Amino acid sequence: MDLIKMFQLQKELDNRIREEHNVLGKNLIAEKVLAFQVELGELANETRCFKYWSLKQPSSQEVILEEYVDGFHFLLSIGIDISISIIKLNVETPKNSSTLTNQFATLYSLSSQFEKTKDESDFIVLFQQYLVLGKLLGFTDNDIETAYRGKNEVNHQRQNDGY
Ligand SMILES: O=c1ccn([C@H]2C[C@H](O)[C@@H](COP(=O)(O)O)O2)c(=O)[nH]1
Repeated sequence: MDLIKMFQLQKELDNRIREEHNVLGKNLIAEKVLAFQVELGELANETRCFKYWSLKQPSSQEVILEEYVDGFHFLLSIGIDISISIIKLNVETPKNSSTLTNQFATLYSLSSQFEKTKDESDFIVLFQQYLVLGKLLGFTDNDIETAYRGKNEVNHQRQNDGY
């Protein structure tokens, strides 16, 4: 996964959104962490991993991947705002045999922890555990990068259309 390129694309999108929505220079970490948590809920809903009361099948991998990369946008965006050094993120995804439900719970907890401290080290753990979630969902680095780029373009188009 070319994280350098993805951070660059995210920066271009974020700068554009900040300018067009008059929030240049505003601290948006709280909004972005909440947006990440909302995306996490949407993603969990599409997987239906916690719906022990239902027989309905999860959404397609395509739909699940699209939700996953929405969350990825907000994580990259937060990383930019705290000036994360990419070199510290570009490590092997840790091995994990967690269930999907446990991994979602871990990510809610880690994102709340990061929101409190705004520490680089807390962000790195959160980012790595989001990569673990991607693996648990069955996505390759290539799947994630391709879908991220596609959704980044959609987000630009939405701004063109006055979203
Ligand atoms: O500063 C921002 C704000 C939003 N988004 C992107 C991330 C998601 O892909 C999408 C979420 O938009 P909604 O569909 O939730 O409105 O917007 C950014 O990349 N940067």
